[in-house]
Amino acid sequence: LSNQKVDIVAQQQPLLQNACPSNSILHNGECQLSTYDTSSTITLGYQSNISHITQTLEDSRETASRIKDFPWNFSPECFSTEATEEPYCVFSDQNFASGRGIFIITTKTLAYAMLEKDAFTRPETLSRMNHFENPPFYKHDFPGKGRGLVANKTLQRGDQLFASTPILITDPDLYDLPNSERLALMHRGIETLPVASQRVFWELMGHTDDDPIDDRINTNNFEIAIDGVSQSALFPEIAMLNHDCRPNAAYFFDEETLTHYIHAIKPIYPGEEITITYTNNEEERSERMRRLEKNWGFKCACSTCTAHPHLVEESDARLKHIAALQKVLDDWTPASSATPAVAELLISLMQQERLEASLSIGYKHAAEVYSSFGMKWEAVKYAKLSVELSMLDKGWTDRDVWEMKKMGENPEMSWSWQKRVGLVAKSAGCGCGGRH
Ligand SMILES: C[S@@+](CC[C@H](N)C(=O)[O-])C[C@H]1O[C@@H](n2cnc3c(N)ncnc32)[C@H](O)[C@@H]1O
Repeated sequence: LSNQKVDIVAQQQPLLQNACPSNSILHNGECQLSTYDTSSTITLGYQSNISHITQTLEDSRETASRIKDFPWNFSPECFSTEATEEPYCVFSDQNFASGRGIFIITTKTLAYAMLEKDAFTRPETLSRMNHFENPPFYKHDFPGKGRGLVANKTLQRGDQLFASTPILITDPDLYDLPNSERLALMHRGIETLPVASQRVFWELMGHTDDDPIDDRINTNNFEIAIDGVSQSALFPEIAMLNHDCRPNAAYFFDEETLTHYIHAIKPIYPGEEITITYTNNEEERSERMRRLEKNWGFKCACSTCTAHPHLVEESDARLKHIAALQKVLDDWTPASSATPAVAELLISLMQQERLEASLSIGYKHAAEVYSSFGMKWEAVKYAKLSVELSMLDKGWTDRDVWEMKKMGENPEMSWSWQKRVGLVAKSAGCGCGGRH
């Protein structure tokens, strides 16, 4: 779907010309931020809560330009405390992703590790990313939800909706710094972004009265992992997607290209809202609702959250059952009661619950349990089903995908092959008698 491109930036311009955010000014038809002055004081109306940055933006650009082969466009501003092993700094590259730009607030060690990724070392790997023209959806205002994205054509499972690079990455450990210093780094980061990226940033929605930059980042960011370290990343176009506990799209982050992918995971018809999940949908309704309200400030009104109490009770019971069955299937001790019938029940419950993305795990359990009873073709069938869905929900470089690909090719070579033969074949409901 590389030619189905999305131009959210273009759609946003008319809006901006009518009303610039209060902390920016209209200049040459564009909203431009006035977040610093020449005496290097941040002037966002929150300045009493924000620490001073040592250099003006222009001085910092000038300093960076004088250092030979310096990978950043501004000399990094840093803060540290006794609690931090290394200072936290803001590193900014305005040329990243063909001029979309990025800033990263983390330690020097982690920032320079990110510089080793293909996204920086082989910019050509980003040629398929950030194409926002002719999207298969349009933006729509939903009462009580704000903006969301609605399909304008039929989408099939596997259709790509976004492949975007972040405009900012922040380290969750930044909270080790005093708030005023953490905010100072984030404000400086926003100032360093190219104007077009600042503009899409200010278009984002917040949900609290807190600092406007902090609020927008917290409302819209995604948790990602780079080299096993958790980070937060912001993909402003993707942030237009609203939550549903039974979403029709899934996402994953590719570490090498620093790209967030969104794909349809079931057919989506014209006029239908495209949704992702913000939370763990295998949790019961009350817990999902609590998390969504706490972290994003809304009362979930999706169909599973607003169903009749009798239906909610049944759904919660299924979710409990799903959790219990996964425990059984994860048990590889000789006492395990895992059988193919248990995996078939797990899959059936996930389908009843419309947990499309979770099914990749259900299929993986099934592939492994069939393999463990030496039932080759059933193992192959479920391994292939798992690969298809996992690639959309976890990404093509994920370990589970790799394992299931191998299983799909040759179950006899997998670690689980015939592991349970003779162990529980006698147990009721095995569904595998006489096959091995
Ligand atoms: C990442 S933004 C999503 C885009 C947002 N609707 C907008 O207009 O920019 C997250 C915010 O959207 C709103 N939101 C997302 N999903 C929602 C839902 N299912 N019900 C109500 N509000 C929702 C909440 O205010 C949440 O804090």
